[in-house]
Parts: sequence; structure tokens; C-alpha cells
Amino acid sequence: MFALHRVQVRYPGVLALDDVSLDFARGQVCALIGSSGSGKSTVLRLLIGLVRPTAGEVRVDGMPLATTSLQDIRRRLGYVIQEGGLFPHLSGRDNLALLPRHLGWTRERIAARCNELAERVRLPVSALQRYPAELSGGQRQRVALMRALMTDPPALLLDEPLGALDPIVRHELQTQLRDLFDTLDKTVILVTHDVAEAAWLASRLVLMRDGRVVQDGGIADLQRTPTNDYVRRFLDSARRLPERPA
Ligand SMILES: Nc1ncnc2c1ncn2[C@@H]1O[C@H](COP(=O)(O)OP(=O)(O)OP(=O)(O)O)[C@@H](O)[C@H]1O
Repeated sequence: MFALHRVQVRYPGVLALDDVSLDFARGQVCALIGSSGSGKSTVLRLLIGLVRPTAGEVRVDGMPLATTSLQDIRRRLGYVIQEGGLFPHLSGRDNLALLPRHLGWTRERIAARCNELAERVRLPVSALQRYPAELSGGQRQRVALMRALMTDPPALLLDEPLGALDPIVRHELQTQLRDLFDTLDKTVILVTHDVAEAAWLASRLVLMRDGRVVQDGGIADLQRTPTNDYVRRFLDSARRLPERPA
């Protein structure tokens, strides 16, 4: 569905992606992991057309992204940025209604979709009357996820969708996200720092470092045959609880 072919992205003074080639198959859930600044968010920004490659090519459904209009791209993609990215001056419901209204949906259709998605992400419908600042972090992320799903796009791009949440809410949302991915049959590309979260949510992990792909495979491949010491160290950095003293 998406392909990066020998892509390079250069920001002023920074080589953010260096000769990256990746294919994302339809229906696959893939996690981009790696240390801060390794280029994960840049991959998502490329796919949504917010950033252009300085070399190489991005294709969507076999067509060069450069020839596809931004509006067409956005219609095909639900995008959740870090911290949710909701408009602070709009209620949750108005945030959700923005794109559907633009597409000419009726009030009834918008309301029905809000109710359906609120149930799916387990958010009380009454919370949608509130402004983002009046919601808890977990509720805000749920609304952001609902907004990405409103028009039922075939693909979801999620940038640290569960960052900055307390561990209990994060755990709960991880479970719900996995249920959603299992039932929705969408192409999902998500960015996370958390290896355990990546392995729980995605069948494929792409580990990045300094703008390059270090390893690409299932968690079992990374564990059994790490391509280098960095992969081993990255996996080992996930802390386990210490043994409780006797
Ligand atoms: N608009 C920008 N202008 C200049 N440099 C940028 C810009 N956006 C990102 N960068 C740089 O490009 C590199 C890759 O950034 P990117 O946000 O893709 O990394 P990341 O892996 O998603 O990081 P994080 O996990 O911290 O979000 C970093 O060195 C970053 O500082």
C-alpha cells in the first residue's frame, strides 16, 4: 500500500532519513521503533505528504505520492500525532465532525458515527461535549483515535498514540488498540519508543537508528537473530521488574 524507495530526507543541517526502502503491505500492522531522532516520525510525515523526500520516491497504491493531491492522501489516511493534536478551541464532538462536515455528511450521520466509535474506544459519549483541556490524557487520546477513524480510512498512521499516559491507562488502551486492529482490518503504521508495546500491537517491527533501518522483522526475528549489537541492546533496554527480595 505504501512504499519508500531509497528515500533520503534532509532538514536544514540534519540528514533525517538516509537511503531508506520500506514496503508496507495492506492490512499489516507495523511498528517503527528506535531511539529519539532516528527518523520514525519523518517516515509518517512523508507518507502523509507533510515532508517531501530530497531523494528517492514514495508511492501510495503504486502511484508516486508527488502526483497525488494532499486531499486524496488525507482521505485515505487517519493520522494521530503525538499528544493527539486536537483543536483546543473545539469540543471533542466538533473535532470529530470537522472532516465529515467538510465531506457533506448530515448531522445524523455524524452523530451516529460518534456514538459507534465512542462505544468502540470505550469513551462515554457525554465526554465529547468537553474541550480537549477538560479531558484526561487517556480520554484525549481516545478522541484523537476516534477522529482518525471517523471516515473509515483504509490506513492509520499513529505517532506515539499512547505516549504520556499513566501505566494503567496505557495498558488498557494497548489492549483496546489491539482489539481494534484485529477487527478493523486496516493498514497501521505506528511509532513507539516502547519495544513491549510494539511487540504487543504489531506483527512487524522496523528498528531505526540515525535515519537508517537497522532491522525489519517480527519480534522473534529480532530476539533470535539480531543483526547487530545495537538491536540486542535496544531489546535488552526494556526493563523487567526486579526479583522481590526474600
Ligand atoms: N522540521 C525539522 N527541522 C529540522 N530538523 C528536524 C525537523 N524535524 C525533525 N528534525 C530532525 O530530524 C531527525 C529525525 O527526526 P524524527 O522526528 O523523524 O525522529 P523520531 O525518531 O521520530 O524522534 P522522536 O522519537 O524523538 O519523536 C532528528 O535529528 C530531528 O531533530
